[in-house]
Amino acid sequence: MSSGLFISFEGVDGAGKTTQAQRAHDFLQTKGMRSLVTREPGGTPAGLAIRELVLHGMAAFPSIAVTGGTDVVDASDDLNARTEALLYAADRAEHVAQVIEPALERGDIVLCDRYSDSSIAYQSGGRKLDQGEVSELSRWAAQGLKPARTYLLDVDPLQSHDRVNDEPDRMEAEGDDFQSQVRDAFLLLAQQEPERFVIVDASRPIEEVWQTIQADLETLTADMPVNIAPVPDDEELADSSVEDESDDDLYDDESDDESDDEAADDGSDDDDADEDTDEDDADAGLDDDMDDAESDDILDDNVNEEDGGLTSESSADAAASQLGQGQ
Ligand SMILES: Nc1ncnc2c1ncn2[C@@H]1O[C@H](COP(=O)(O)OP(=O)(O)O)[C@@H](O)[C@H]1O
Ligand SMILES: Cc1cn([C@H]2C[C@H](O)[C@@H](COP(=O)(O)OP(=O)(O)O)O2)c(=O)[nH]c1=O
Repeated sequence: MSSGLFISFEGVDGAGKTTQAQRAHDFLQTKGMRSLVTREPGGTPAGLAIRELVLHGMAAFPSIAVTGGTDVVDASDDLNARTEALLYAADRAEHVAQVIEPALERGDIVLCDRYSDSSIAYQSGGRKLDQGEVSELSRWAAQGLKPARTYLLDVDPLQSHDRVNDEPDRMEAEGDDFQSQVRDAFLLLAQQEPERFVIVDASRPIEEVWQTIQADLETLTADMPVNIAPVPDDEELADSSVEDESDDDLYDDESDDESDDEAADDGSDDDDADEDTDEDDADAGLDDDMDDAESDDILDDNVNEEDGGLTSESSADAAASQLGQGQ
């Protein structure tokens, strides 16, 4: 039986899932608890390839000649809804087996940006596939693994849409009705499993949303072991730099040497940065799968790639080069 804790973040696009998952990760680090931020689709090398396909369709693979039987299938034809559901399920199967389960086995706290509830909300709520079938497909892919806690960041999609300036992907390009059906489906799921879900009003500012999540996370992780050296949070760093300054002031009174100030500040900053990196690498012990830094890189890479546009020929190449990096 695994000793970790599995937490997911759900909600419509732009609700703030990525922002809050990262906040949770930073918070847990300050408590000395090892956590891993990951996401669906795209939490594994194979998942990145699937992500390209589900978010951009065949436009992601312009070099592939598309033929079907005697008829040529137009590459601009959209994916069938069942194909889409299977692709998200395949991404999840790989993600659970390669990343989530091993991390939970190690006793880590897994912070997952989207999981099974997204399949039900989008493929059933949005695409109108049978909810029982989508749910069973996801359960099978995930070998029954469910989060212990799901934060549903609930916000009107019209509001969250304004937060995202990127070129819309396949899913984001669906109309307002689709997005509001997805939101309703999430809310229904949350009502059905109140012990797992915490519904968070995500229309509020980032800090307020985080306060709600933090309060719950404190309780949820109260019995989790401290397994890394606590990383100082921003406040502690600010406090220590105030102490540094006052020390420096005293020092200045005696020597009035500005270069000492700079040397002291630079030294402490570098030390902190080095400590963080070393701890992540050594303590997380995720090198065999995907460590935090790699996971963040993948997130960053994808965001950047999406910034570059959906139909550019570089899309599949970029994915291929990411796969190379991920292995
Ligand atoms: N509560 C919030 N209020 C205003 N802007 C937010 C809020 N949460 C996130 N954002 C901003 O909205 C954008 C999308 O946030 P992100 O966390 O990536 O959402 P998601 O992962 O749900 O798509 C980012 O620019 C982020 O800084
Ligand atoms: C995990 C999952 C995601 N999706 C959709 C939701 C998103 O529109 C898209 C993932 O895009 P992504 O950019 O990761 O989402 P966000 O902008 O919210 O961070 O895939 C599904 O339709 N089904 C699923 O099972």
